[in-house]
Amino acid sequence: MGYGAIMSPGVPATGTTLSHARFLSHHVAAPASALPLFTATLPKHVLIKPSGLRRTRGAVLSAAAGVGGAVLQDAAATALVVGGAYALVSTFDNLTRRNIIEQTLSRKLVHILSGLLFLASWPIFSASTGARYFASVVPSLNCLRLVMNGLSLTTDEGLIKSVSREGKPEELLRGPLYYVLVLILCAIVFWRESPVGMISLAMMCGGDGIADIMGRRFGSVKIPYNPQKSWAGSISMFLFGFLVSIGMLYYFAVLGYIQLEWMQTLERVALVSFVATLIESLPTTGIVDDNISVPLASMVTSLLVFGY
Ligand SMILES: C/C(=C\COP(=O)(O)O)CCC[C@H](C)CCC[C@H](C)CCCC(C)C
Ligand SMILES: Nc1ccn([C@@H]2O[C@H](COP(=O)(O)OP(=O)(O)O)[C@@H](O)[C@H]2O)c(=O)n1
Repeated sequence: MGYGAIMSPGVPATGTTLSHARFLSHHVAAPASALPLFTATLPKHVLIKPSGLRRTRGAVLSAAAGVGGAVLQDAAATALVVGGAYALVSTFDNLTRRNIIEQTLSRKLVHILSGLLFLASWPIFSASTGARYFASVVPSLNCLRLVMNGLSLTTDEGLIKSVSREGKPEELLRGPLYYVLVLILCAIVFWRESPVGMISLAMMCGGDGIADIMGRRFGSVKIPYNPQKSWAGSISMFLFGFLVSIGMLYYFAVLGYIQLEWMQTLERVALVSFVATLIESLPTTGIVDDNISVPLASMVTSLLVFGY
């Protein structure tokens, strides 16, 4: 289905919508001057009587205006969120440079806020089927930024300081890069119709992010099978990941994108949060980054319990 299919949020495409969209995707935007040529190419059985031609012309022109409006809305939303991403990173870079917050905390706050604010921005994109691709441009541009700086092809000191542990450019090619790749995956594959992407980002950004912050500060009692992780960090991840997931699901449900039976949803999200927390607590010995294992575990568990 081309960009021309205008889908209302929260309203699954109907047969009429699809057939209308399919007609438009084959015939849309024939400029008025081309209409006589346009009708000459139509098979006889669908040739439109003059009276019907005016109706169809109106439908085609209004649909083209709709498609154009959706593209403009998505382009504007993309520009706004790209600007927000730059502003977020540079804000925390300034706070770190002025020693208002320490670098480790700054990085974790960027970790928590980037993905959750990106997720929260999804409703400003249009209802068209192409909107998710516009939204994915934001993490894609940041992916390029991370690769260019990680390979030292460019040097954005603010970015490197804000998202690396030790200020080494090559660090950008691991955790941060996996992080934005997960954002792209969730935007394109799950988007606003499925709870899976929402929960996975809530666990990767909110859950895993808070585990580090709480674990470093209050993590004196270590987990028996992994002395690098603590009960404080894991319990914080479970609770905060659960709460942020429910919050995000409620946000998208109130806006009409998803409909959930909430008692069942609470149980399901608790299970997803438990599995993701358990996976995060395992000794990974640096082989598998948390920004891969946590969202992956969340996606698989969410798909199993929600089914879509
Ligand atoms: C610090 C980050 C990942 C490191 O993870 P870890 O090693 O601590 O586990 C996050 C990297 C963020 C990235 C550079 C910027 C992503 C921006 C996002 C796509 C869009 C945000 C838009 C919003 C409106 C601020
Ligand atoms: N479940 C957890 C997770 C992290 N942490 C603490 O947070 C630090 C960083 O955790 P991490 O290596 O998972 O950090 P990232 O890979 O998420 O950046 C750990 O070295 C622990 O001090 C914890 O105590 N318990």
